[in-house]
Amino acid sequence: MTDDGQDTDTLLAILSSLLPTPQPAQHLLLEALIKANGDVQAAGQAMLEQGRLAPVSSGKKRKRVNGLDGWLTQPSKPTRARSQSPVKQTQATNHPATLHATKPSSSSTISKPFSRSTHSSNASSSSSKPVVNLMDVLRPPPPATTSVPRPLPLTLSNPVMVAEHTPCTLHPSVLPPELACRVLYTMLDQARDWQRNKWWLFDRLVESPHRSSFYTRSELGQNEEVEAWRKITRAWYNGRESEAPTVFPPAMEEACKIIEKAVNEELHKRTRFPLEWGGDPSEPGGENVVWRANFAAANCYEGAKESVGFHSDRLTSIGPYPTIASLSLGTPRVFRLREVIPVDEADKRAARTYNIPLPHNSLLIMHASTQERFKHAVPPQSTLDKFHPTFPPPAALPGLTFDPANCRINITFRFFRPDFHPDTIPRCKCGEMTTLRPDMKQRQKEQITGGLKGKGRDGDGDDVAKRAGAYRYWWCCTAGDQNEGKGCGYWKVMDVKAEGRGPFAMDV
Ligand SMILES: O=C(O)CCC(=O)C(=O)O
Ligand SMILES: [Fe+2]
Repeated sequence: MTDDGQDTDTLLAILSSLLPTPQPAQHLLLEALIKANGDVQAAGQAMLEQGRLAPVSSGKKRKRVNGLDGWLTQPSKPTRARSQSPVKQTQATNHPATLHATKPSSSSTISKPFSRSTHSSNASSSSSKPVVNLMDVLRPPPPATTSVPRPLPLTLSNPVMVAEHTPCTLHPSVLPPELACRVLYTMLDQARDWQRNKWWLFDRLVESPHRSSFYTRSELGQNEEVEAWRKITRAWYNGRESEAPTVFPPAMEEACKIIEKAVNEELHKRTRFPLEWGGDPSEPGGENVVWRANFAAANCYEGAKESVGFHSDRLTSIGPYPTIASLSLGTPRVFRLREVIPVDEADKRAARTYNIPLPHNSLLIMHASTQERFKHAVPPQSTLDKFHPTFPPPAALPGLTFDPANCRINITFRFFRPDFHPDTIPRCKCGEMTTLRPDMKQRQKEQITGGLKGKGRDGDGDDVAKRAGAYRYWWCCTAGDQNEGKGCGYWKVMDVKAEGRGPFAMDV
């Protein structure tokens, strides 16, 4: 079983671990990686040669780390099923992700054409390369060589523990039971049209080991609005052309109202971070509403092996310090969180892995700073608890494609900020919308606070202010995700004042 799902950030982390301190900024690492076509060692060598790094201080040995080959499996020899558990075997015949590891692009799922992208060469149109399941391409990282021992993983089995150790809150049984089942059935029915995201990881075309889709809260009005949402979903699918998102089905709308209430109640118990949205997103007449869901990403995980690797959610449309409300329905799965330790603390403490079991009808609110400080994942499991719904499927939904007994539906409700409208997002030299990312590895000197009111503590009992130092954010080119790994390397620091963003929760 893979403990660590990987993404570009992981490759950056490998490069970073090859280099001496003080470390170059993230964008320089990214730029070097792109120039070196993803060869971590070549990128590191180039950086040393260009003198972008301070010389290694005398007597300080650089860590030896496996090259890229040690991390990626060979294309011709995809990783074999990691487990021969009964679940894996029964899935093998109908699990496209498994088939893709060995079959060329004529296999069933990828024969579904995507529509055109602006790139002449992209994931949708170009390659004869096979699409491989991300989890089959990446190996778990070698054991940490740091002198700081990694604490044992901790299971956070109740809301008190979740609030004590993370910037999240857990709300069991959030919806009336009948509504929870109705939303589950509605989404399982719709999931037949959901897709697996595909993108280039350097020279490999990989696909997400689960299906997803997007929803907007209200009917899309004018053409401009449809176009804006289309841009957003296109960015979400790594530049792949896609339909504008679907409007929330009625059951989802009903659930969303309850979830919004739960989120706002929780937000009133917390102090806000300065860069949080400071406008009033409420409907006219709504009182005490600081957060509103106007968009949702939905995921379907079939069986025990479908998963999502470690990542933090892109901030492009939701802005810094977002609140994301994540509803789980169906089969329980473990949600995993791990803090990204800033480079200047790496010799003092190691990140702990937190496992949060998410049962049917539970809401996990990822509060402000979760995306900046932590990465999250839903790892593959070797076993699965079958889900027994307490209500039967509505008569209107005969013949569900996915079996409620072994599927998990996840809906993340989000607030897309007006001040991060797609038309305001910087474009890179490829002509694509850039992606907003926090510089997770390097917190700034100035200290800002936020978190649970009155407690002043958060995340393993440390002081909030100490942990939540201000971040710098980058607008980065991610066009390479759809362009055989070749982006333009564009980046710039987000400057909220110059870009006219806000209003914010506090003066910045
Ligand atoms: O399924 C989950 O709980 C997490 C989904 C997720 O991380 C995402 O959609 O970004
Ligand atoms: Fe996520």
